[in-house]
Amino acid sequence: MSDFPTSARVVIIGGGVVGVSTLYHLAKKGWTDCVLLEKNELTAGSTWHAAGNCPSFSTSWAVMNMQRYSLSLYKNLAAEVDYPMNYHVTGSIRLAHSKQRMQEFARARAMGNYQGLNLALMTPEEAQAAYPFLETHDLAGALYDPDDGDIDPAQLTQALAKGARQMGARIERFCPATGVTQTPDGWIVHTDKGDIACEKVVNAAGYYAQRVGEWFKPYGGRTVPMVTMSHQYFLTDEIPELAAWTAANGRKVPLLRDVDSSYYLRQDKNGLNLGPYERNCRAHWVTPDDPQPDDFSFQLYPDDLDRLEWYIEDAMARVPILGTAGVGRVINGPIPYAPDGLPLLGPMPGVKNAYEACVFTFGITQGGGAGKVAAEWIVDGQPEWDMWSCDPRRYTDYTDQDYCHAKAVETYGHEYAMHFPYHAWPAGRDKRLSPLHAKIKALGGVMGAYNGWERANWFAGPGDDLSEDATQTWGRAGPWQPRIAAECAAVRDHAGVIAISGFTRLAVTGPGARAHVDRLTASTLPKPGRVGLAYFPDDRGRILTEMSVIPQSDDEIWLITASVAQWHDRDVLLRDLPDGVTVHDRSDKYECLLVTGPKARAMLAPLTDADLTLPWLSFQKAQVCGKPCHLLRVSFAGELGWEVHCANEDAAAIYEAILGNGAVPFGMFALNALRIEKGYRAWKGDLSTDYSLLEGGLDRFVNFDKPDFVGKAALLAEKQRGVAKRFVTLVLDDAGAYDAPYMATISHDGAVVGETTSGAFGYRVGKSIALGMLRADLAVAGTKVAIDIYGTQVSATVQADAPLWDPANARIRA
Ligand SMILES: NCCCC(=O)O
Repeated sequence: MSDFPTSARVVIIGGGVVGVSTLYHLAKKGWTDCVLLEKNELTAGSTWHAAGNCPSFSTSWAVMNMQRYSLSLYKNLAAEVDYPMNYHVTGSIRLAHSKQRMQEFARARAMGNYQGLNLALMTPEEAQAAYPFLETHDLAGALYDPDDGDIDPAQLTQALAKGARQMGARIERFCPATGVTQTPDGWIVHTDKGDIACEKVVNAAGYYAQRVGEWFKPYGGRTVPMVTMSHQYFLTDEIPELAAWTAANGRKVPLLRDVDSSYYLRQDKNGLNLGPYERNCRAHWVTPDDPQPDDFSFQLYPDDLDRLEWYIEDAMARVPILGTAGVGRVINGPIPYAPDGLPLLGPMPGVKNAYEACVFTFGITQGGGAGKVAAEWIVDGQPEWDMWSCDPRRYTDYTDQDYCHAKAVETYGHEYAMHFPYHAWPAGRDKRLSPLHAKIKALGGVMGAYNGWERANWFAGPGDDLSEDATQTWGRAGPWQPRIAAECAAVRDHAGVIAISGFTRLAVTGPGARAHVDRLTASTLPKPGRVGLAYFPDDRGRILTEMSVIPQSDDEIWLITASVAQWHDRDVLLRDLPDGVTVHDRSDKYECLLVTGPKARAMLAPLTDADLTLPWLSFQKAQVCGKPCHLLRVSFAGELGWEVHCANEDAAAIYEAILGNGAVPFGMFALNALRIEKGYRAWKGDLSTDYSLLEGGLDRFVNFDKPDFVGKAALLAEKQRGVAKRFVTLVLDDAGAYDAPYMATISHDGAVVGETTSGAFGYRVGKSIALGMLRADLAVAGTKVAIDIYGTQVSATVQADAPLWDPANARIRA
């Protein structure tokens, strides 16, 4: 009798390192009744040919967390499961050619040190002492990561598989999944060996994730946003000098990354392994003449070293011994890329009880942490850390194949690029254009993409340098700065108008709609005719999201939320949805114009029959320019203002009329500067699941008198014991040239006591402001702290618990 499993709690499709790590971590959490299906042998996709590097470095807090966890897991895994592995912790040196790169390193060092990693900055001389074959004359410095190294990817996967099996989980090799069927209880996963009924299913199919994803389309799924890139590295023959050094020192040289030239160079036995991320890179399987084979197990693409010529020469100049050896083996293998190069890890968009753990470009160093995160999503419904940067729902339905291809090529070619705060990457643009797009561009709009929607970041004037070079700075420099200052001044003294295209608009309808939303939020829902800001906790009381709520009746609740939160917040509202209640997404049908500033009333009055004396947080339906609109008296800019929501087709006439009445167009950069002065939080910076509502200073939005809401018990318990951290507004004592970035560490008496969650210059108050989280006992007005801003300790002062701008809300109520 066959012992092929017919049921399991979870079926994982794909036996690369991430799928196997997910199985291992599920078993660790006690979910041992799980099955992994692999069409060939474990590792047959991208894992087997991965370079195996293990950096902890990332400029993303969440990704660094994941990688840090992986490395700590790998250190003990061999002993834990009794599976010896080739794992060499050699340390790594990341080279900087510029001051900006050193600033990036300094920020990562601070983040890393905060996470317990021993990242350290190096002078060129220190780098050369650690790596004697290195040419350093043109370097600004380096970053040392002592935990970096290399691991054998196949052995790592087998070790995780052994551990999972030891705990009782099952792996079915040479058993391709062939499809899925949704059932009332979960799923049936089909294979040629039989069907497996399961509660939950995971797409961990690597570069086949898009194919597997198609099976979920009948159940609400979408095309997985990804493209497969070819990544080449080659191994040299033995280098006698390297062999002699290794013998004399009893260790390998550190892994080297020349990130400004875009390659890694690692010692492999007594030769070197050079892996460039070349600009002239190549995607595969994107055109009809290059179809993806049904089975590419353990296969590679033909060598194409010509593409790497520039990088090979550059590396030979940097480490001259490289030029003394012949090329041995070339590995040119498929690596899946999401548009931003980060994985898809979390709930499968639109599909219940299904998850994605796929499209990893750095799967070896992320695999351990990814398995932990995937298992937490599956078992607990939420990961320990906020993982939005990797959440599949960050990509909604604008991500067609052209977009994915263009972005993957851009991202791969800039794998190690610095991500400057005022730079908008050019590939994959113009996916969603508002009816005002041409007009905004004609006015000088310099655009950025928000959930695929093009919005003006700022408005350029004649002679402004719009080249990419101008944006290569972490600082408050560049032509946009005086323009943002002028836009903010116009909003402060007069009135401005901004098109917030692509705002997410959701409606919950049906008998009991209000009660349903009420149970999901900690906040008090307003009455019809009013607008309320509502905060939605998870079960731990942590901040899932914030939405504006506009009840129409007990059976119809409208919600407006951030553009990029579209699919995330839809899921928030779908939780425990009662029979008869439905969630509708109406985002595409409307445009939103925020008209704000002390003259906003005067700008709108001639155009509308609305009652503009209705108070702050009022809602009304009215005509603007003879067109039906919804007017919300709110302003994220912190001035008198109305959001005018109109049908797309009416937006151009209304925008023209508002401009015609003298409103000044302003952009998203100005809006960010304006909101921070009011202490208004931004989603996934200031508002994240790394913090509870009480830590986030949102106490006044938590109504403990409500009989029940998600997270109430956790918040009550936290209230009783007191918060460990507390949200604060900080002002830099000397504004200098740099605003605080996300996750800059905050110190007091030499110890790290918190972190920033956003920073910007507030032009109305003339100060550089940071929002952040501070140890609760220090979160009192007047406390002096130091913020590590790109490597400089900048003195800052904790502000009183009130907005810096218009603390009495007199202007918004005017
Ligand atoms: N497998 C990609 C590794 C890249 C890096 O080590 O930077």
